[in-house]
Amino acid sequence: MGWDGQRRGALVIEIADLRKGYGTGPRRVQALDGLSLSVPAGSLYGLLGPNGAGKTTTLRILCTLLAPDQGSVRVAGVDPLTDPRAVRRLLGYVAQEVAIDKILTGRELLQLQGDLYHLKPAGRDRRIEELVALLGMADWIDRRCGTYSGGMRRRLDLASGLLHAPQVLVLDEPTVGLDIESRAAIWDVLRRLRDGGTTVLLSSHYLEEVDALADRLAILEAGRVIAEGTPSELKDALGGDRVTLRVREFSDAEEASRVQDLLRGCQGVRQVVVNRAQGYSLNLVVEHGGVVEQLRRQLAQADLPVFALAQSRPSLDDVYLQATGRTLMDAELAVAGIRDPKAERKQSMR
Ligand SMILES: Nc1ncnc2c1ncn2[C@@H]1O[C@H](COP(=O)(O)OP(=O)(O)OP(=O)(O)O)[C@@H](O)[C@H]1O
Repeated sequence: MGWDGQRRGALVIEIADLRKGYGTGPRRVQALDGLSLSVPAGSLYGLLGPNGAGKTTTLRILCTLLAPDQGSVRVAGVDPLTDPRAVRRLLGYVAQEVAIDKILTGRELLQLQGDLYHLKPAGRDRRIEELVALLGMADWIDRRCGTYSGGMRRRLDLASGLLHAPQVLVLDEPTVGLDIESRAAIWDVLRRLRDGGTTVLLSSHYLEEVDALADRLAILEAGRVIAEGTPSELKDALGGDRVTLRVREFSDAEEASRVQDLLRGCQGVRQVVVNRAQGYSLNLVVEHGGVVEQLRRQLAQADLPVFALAQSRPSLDDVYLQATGRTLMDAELAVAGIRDPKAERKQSMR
């Protein structure tokens, strides 16, 4: 079991043209609408998208918990539809909400879980010890689960998903609702697993989480992948860093227009816009770092001061905005009122 030489970089998850709808008639929802995705072995891969984009549905299909209407899925070459047992051996799943027994201790729960995986008691207990160390659970693993904080429960969920040393770990929103410290602890564990060769696939609607963690990511919108690549590739595709320039604290239209003309003449500078509402500051896009130095020199030659110059890389939110025409936050707000979580829970239990 475990990492058995799947070549790093080979595709360990391959999803092609996946379709899945829920319900019938006018209430039918097309959760996945031709979703395709490839995850390289040994990578930390993020699925980013607002609530309702289809992340959970994709992960549940991958983990053999749900059948698609159409499309193909392979996990290390194995089809979850025809050989679910083999896929479950290859893969560990940490769901969004896990019901944890409150009376048992964390260790007892893991032992039970190990028995479900048919691990032999000695190997099982050794593996639990490894996970207790990896996830920093030594101080509380022998306490009853009912006393655990959200962060502790998430770490226990992670340990459950890792008990059988899967090649691929799939996590649905692993840090939702956690404080910054617990979130950082989980990020650290996920990075260490990836460094040890495990492929980690996680869904998130936190931009910063995917930006900080993922080697590659796919942005999902309405059941499709609308952008895919490394965080840098996706940002670079937007064409350069954003710069805000103020020559004075309060400039005027005439001076701003002079600066605008000068900037337009600089190589590597694009999209120069005067922002009247912000004291006639100028917003522009620069192609690479050296352009800013060149720009400073030209301003000095033209006897123009620099009161403030801020440079920032485009964020994943800019990527999302470019692809969809709205921010991720606006997309979340748009679906917040539409969904009926109670009805969904009922249906997913069928
Ligand atoms: N069991 C269900 N019954 C009916 N509709 C569902 C069910 N599960 C999901 N949906 C709908 O399918 C779409 C995709 O949902 P999904 O849960 O896959 O998205 P998500 O990106 O994971 O969002 P979240 O993080 O909120 O779960 C949504 O419109 C949702 O309302």
